Amino acid sequence: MQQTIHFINGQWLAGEGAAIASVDPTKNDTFWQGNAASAAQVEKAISAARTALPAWSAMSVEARLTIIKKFAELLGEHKTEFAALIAQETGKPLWETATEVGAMIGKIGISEKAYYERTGTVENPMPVGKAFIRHKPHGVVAVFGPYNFPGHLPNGHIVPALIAGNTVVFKPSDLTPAVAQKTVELWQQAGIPDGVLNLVQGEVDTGKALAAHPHIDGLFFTGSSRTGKLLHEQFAGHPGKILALEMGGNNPLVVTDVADTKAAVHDIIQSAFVTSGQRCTCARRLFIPATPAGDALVDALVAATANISVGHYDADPQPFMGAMISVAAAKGMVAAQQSLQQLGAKSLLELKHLDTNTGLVSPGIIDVTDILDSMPDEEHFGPLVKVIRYTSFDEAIAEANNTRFGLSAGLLSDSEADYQHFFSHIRAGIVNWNRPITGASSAAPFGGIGESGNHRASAYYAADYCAYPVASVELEQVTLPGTLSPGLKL
Ligand SMILES: NC(=O)c1ccc[n+]([C@@H]2O[C@H](COP(=O)([O-])OP(=O)(O)OC[C@H]3O[C@@H](n4cnc5c(N)ncnc54)[C@H](O)[C@@H]3O)[C@@H](O)[C@H]2O)c1
Ligand SMILES: O=CCC[C@H](NC(=O)CCC(=O)O)C(=O)O
Repeated sequence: MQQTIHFINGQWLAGEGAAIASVDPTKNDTFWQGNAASAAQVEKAISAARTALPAWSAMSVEARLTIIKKFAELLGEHKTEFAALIAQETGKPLWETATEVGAMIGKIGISEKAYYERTGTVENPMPVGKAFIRHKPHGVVAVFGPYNFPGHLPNGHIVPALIAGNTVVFKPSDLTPAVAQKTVELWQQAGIPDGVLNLVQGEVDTGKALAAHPHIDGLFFTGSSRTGKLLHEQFAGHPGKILALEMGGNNPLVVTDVADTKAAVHDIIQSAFVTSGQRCTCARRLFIPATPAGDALVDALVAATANISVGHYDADPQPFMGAMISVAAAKGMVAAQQSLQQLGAKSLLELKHLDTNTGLVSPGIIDVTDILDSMPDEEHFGPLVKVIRYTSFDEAIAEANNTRFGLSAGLLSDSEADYQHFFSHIRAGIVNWNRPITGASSAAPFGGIGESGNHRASAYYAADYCAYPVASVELEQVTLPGTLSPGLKL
């Protein structure tokens, strides 16, 4: 019997499209299978969301929040099994996936606060009548998620969209369909009305059918810059549709003078290698002074990175890094390293594919100082950090800005003056000082400039793209003004 993996108008349905599967990248085990949604099923999901829209958007926000808070409660009750499923499907260690479920739960309270604060109702007195600023939902929105946080990042679009009164068609990453299915099962258990949240699974064809559909009012996307740009092109000529793009980065982390080498090494490792380097905020380029102190820092970093434990998500003791999402992703990182080496970069610690049947790779460090002119400005989405040795701080900042992206950036320095200079000149949406550049807060806006986003920051500011403002001047009765405009006689 075919698996029922799509949730359309409150019903779980089997797909009519091509066979799809999910593979545990740590154990090379296919543990989930189904068939993708056909274009006709995507159409049905959109139609269900359209039909559900008037009732959902007419409910009070408090009534919507009752269901949404029930979902948070269920996430809490199912935290252990949900974290285990994310670990199985992504390869991330259990300690990390527990924090992902925690972030999903935390998102509900934060999004409620953001809804009222950023899209609430404002009343202003007028000489005659009153002026109001209110907000309305866009309508039917599509949500696209990436594989690296298959629970947390789609949740960061879905929750604020539902609070604001939109209805949703969710298309998760085809690499993490099981987490998406479990998420939607919990929404169903929470009592989400039929058609308010729909799930369509599949690969690129399903995504294209959803993104291209004329009856969606918006699309909230987290994923690669390549896909985001395709969607941006597709949305050209549709100014009435809202498009929020959260994309990749080629993020710089600059070090100047630091007294505590061990602390600096810690922050570099947390920035470059957490989640096996599969976070959009991960440090990709590490700028270290070409000084004896810089040499000592590089040596300490190489030694500590060589000691990072890489292993199965459920190993005991737990590893710092689990597997990458797939064998293909692991091979892609080996190939990226090889092509940098061919350009003349020098590996300080080689990234290795530890078991070629799995996504397990060890972290790598490569010195690219001599190939800056030929190095491509690419996001290598894995545990490989590129070291650039510099002689002048201003040159380091200029090179840090020499990217088409602009998501996160950081400075490790004991000098406040250096930080002020860095902050003034660096171009990125997240700029940290003496803290890792991963681990952004949901209580702050989250987004980047350049090809990292389209100025629709997510997290705390997601409320902004989930509703449009309506300005009104209102008076209870039609009333003749005390003074008429010149030239007017009534
Ligand atoms: N800025 C952020 O908030 C953020 C967060 C996490 C990940 N990311 C980025 O996401 C990337 C990793 O995620 P990924 O590989 O899953 O991204 P991806 O772009 O491959 O996929 C994202 C989603 O788009 C769908 N998709 C792919 N091609 C499509 C097309 N042509 N038309 C319509 N839909 C399509 C996918 O099925 C998936 O649901 C990295 O680049 C990372 O930096 C960004
Ligand atoms: O991979 C990209 C996301 C990385 C993560 N960012 C967030 O969780 C932002 C906060 C939010 O969306 O609520 C990170 O910075 O580690």
